[in-house]
Amino acid sequence: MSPVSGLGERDGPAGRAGPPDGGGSDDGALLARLRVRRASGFTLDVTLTAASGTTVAVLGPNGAGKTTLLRALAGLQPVDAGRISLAGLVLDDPAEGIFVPAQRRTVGMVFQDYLLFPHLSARDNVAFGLRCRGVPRAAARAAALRWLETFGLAEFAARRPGALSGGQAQRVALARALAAGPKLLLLDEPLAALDAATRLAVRGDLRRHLSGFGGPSVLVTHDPIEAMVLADHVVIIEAGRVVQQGPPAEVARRPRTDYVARLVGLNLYRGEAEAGVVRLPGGGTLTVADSAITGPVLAALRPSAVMLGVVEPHGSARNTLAGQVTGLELLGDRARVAVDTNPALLADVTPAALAELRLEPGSRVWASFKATDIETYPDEAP
Ligand SMILES: Nc1ncnc2c1ncn2[C@@H]1O[C@H](COP(=O)(O)OP(=O)(O)OP(=O)(O)O)[C@@H](O)[C@H]1O
Repeated sequence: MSPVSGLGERDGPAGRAGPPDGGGSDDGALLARLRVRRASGFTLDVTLTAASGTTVAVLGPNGAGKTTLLRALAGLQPVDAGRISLAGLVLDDPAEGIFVPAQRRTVGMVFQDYLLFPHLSARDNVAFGLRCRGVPRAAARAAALRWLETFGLAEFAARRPGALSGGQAQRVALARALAAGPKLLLLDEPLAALDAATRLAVRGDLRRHLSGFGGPSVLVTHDPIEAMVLADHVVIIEAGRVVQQGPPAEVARRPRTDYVARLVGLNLYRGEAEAGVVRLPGGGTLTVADSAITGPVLAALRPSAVMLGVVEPHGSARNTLAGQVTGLELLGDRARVAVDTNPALLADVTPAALAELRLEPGSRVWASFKATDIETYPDEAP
């Protein structure tokens, strides 16, 4: 099943208290089509599905509606319209008068700040979810210890959250969420509070645990790398709507909005294609390799595919543009140069090339790139 699809045709008849959702071969899937209006006037209107054993990453700029989506899935925010079902049970469907409250949703949550109880040990934090589900204290504590062992945290079982590192606390939070046997896992920026080195280690760990978790997971993140590494499917939300979705590699290769292009680090242009030339609204043109594509297109270009020089190039590159450097930024082992060519572009050069060309804001440069380095695809609605 496609992790994100139109749900209308999947909706079945609903009873009153968590009836079967009416179809689908994936018994554990999350199917959500929802509209939530906030008092501020903001409306979230999205369809999202996640198959069992898959992770869907939700990315979007500040205020796009990511947290609102997670809160609706968790049962912390009733939807105004639509339906949420999980593992065949309807959790929220206002038209049918169904709303299963958060504490009855078998949903595990891991938040950025972990929300561990500061006065409880790591073990009692993990046992807490089980106790809430009615598991007797001794059994809950024994199970909690097994979960901590799974996460390599047995030696920290007696420690309170204040005496754990960020990475350890994150693992305890994940163990607590999984120990309660959830049918859905919701993760809200789970690695954001960690320093870069810890994040890398915990990300690997998280990936292992997510793939071991049999149910669907929904991960909200600002970090495209986190999404690319952890998710099977990426959903991008802007202003309360899904603007793009697909496998991570596809989203990275063919961004559909300026936000997504910035996220994945590509130059993105919108124009009209005809006979291998894309005409842009600002008057510029791009020569592309695909001469068959016509009509509204998007054209994506990697900054690393752009060559910069101070004299006009006479090589084989089909696109040659003159302009001035407007900005410089050092990104690890390369420098990202902004140039006000028509169209404007970002080019990546090595620090050595930057020094050799003596580039600085205001420098006049030639930018060149091959037609084959431009990925051209139809500009269609998501
Ligand atoms: N309690 C609330 N009452 C009214 N409006 C709210 C409330 N919470 C959020 N909003 C509004 O809903 C919109 C979406 O907010 P939300 O927190 O879901 O976005 P987000 O994508 O999670 O953003 P961020 O990345 O900044 O966390 C914003 O315009 C926000 O101002």
